[in-house]
Amino acid sequence: MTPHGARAGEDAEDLDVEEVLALVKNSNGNHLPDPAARGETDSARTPDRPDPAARPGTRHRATPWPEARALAERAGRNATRAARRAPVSAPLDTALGLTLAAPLDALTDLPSFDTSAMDGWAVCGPAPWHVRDEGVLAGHAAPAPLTDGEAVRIATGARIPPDTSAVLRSEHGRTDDKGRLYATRDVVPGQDIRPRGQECRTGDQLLAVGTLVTPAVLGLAAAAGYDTVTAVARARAEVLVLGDELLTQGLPHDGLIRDALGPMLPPWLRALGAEVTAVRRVRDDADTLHEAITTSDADVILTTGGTAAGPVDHVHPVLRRIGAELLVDGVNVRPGHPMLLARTAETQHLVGLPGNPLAAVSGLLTLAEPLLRILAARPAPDPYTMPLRDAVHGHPHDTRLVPVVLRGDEAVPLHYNGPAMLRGIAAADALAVVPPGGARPGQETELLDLPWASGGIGVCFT
Ligand SMILES: Nc1nc2c(c(=O)[nH]1)N[C@H]1C(S)=C(S)[C@@H](COP(=O)(O)OP(=O)(O)OC[C@H]3O[C@@H](n4cnc5c(N)ncnc54)[C@H](O)[C@@H]3O)O[C@H]1N2
Ligand code: MOO
Repeated sequence: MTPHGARAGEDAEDLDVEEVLALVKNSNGNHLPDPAARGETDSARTPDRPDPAARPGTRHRATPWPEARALAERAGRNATRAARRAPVSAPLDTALGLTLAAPLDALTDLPSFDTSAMDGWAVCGPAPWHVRDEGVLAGHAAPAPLTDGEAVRIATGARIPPDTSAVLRSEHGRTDDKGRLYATRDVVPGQDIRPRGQECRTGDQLLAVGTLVTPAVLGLAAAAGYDTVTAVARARAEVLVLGDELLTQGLPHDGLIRDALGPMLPPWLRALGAEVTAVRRVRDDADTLHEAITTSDADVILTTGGTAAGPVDHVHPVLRRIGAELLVDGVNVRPGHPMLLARTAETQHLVGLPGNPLAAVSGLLTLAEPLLRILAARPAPDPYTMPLRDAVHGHPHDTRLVPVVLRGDEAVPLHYNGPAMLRGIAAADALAVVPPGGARPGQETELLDLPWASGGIGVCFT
């Protein structure tokens, strides 16, 4: 039993992040093999045993795409274990997208009092009824008991007076010229009364640990008496945008281009469950990058650009300088093959996204998504496939990620899918995972949902 689990009282069932993870489905099973479960391979070393080929001056081998994702998950599990982050008590207006770290137990009966389900009259005994002068409204003082033959006007949500036999809907009653009330249809005892505790009793478990906080969960939590929920803390992510050629406003000119990643990454990272602590622009200078990385207190640093071997590609040299452990150094995926994942400190990771914008998206979904999903204790989405409408050329050895739109039962590959282009992905519903060698028309192909297209938490760009 953990220290959290051993606590007495109302916190007794709070779990730390690792325990929450154990309760959610955090792997795609065979689809994303855990290298630890299969034994290491040259191309997928574990974080505990770095790939010796990744040392300075030696050649490295890129990691197959599914294994890169599994390594990123594994990095998330190791960081979670090492950090032992305590659950947070999150006010409801900040909790959207978090994962519950304690069960949501009802703090009250719901409804918490017998309440009218309809506008009409609370009646006692058989008709006709004498109607009281003063009605009962929702949120008002406790009404006096009814006596036999008495009725009182009542609003939906108002407290039922003691000794009420039923509520008669306003459309089912009529009054005669003496003011007596009659029913125009049978009155069944208890009708249109919501009895106290109909939905739950105090202490009933409404939602289990591991539940994603959706808008509906926020509503239920509020109804059940919560001001805050106990949840897994958001991972803190910092974005370092590298590149002297980048403009933050206006038209491209004189060889300068607009920074497409600074605006794109923060909301996407939030949709993946992270808190974005800063977006910093870092000039193409190794010392500046070194300073930015070594002074960051984020759980996950994301760099953009500088992953290749050009004259100002400083990411590898700086990682070597700080003694970071390269867990993934290149992935057999197009676009984005220079992406990398490094452990910069026991509980801190760096995801190096290539600078080409669609390559950066590829790195985001290949490395950042699994890492952040584990840190957020979110379950892995169920893998799914659809047939491709058109053939897609494959890379001879690498997986390709190709933007598609979903039309009926088919995925339609989009053009403008080059590594430097966002035109395809901006119109896309998903990315198709095209295996080495390509895919023919009608071939069932795995799809990765994009946060704005899936029905789940993805819609929550909190
Ligand atoms: N000799 C080789 N050169 C390159 C290789 C290679 O294998 N051998 N790989 C290419 C591939 S593939 C990619 S992807 C890129 C990766 O490059 P970097 O991660 O080093 O990125 P940069 O060189 O800094 O930039 C590449 C490209 O992207 C533009 N960029 C960068 N940041 C942004 C941004 N925030 N918004 C918009 N565009 C951005 C940058 O201007 C460059 O055009 O390397 C290839 N080269
Ligand atoms: O891998 Mo690069 O991303 O092809 O452009």
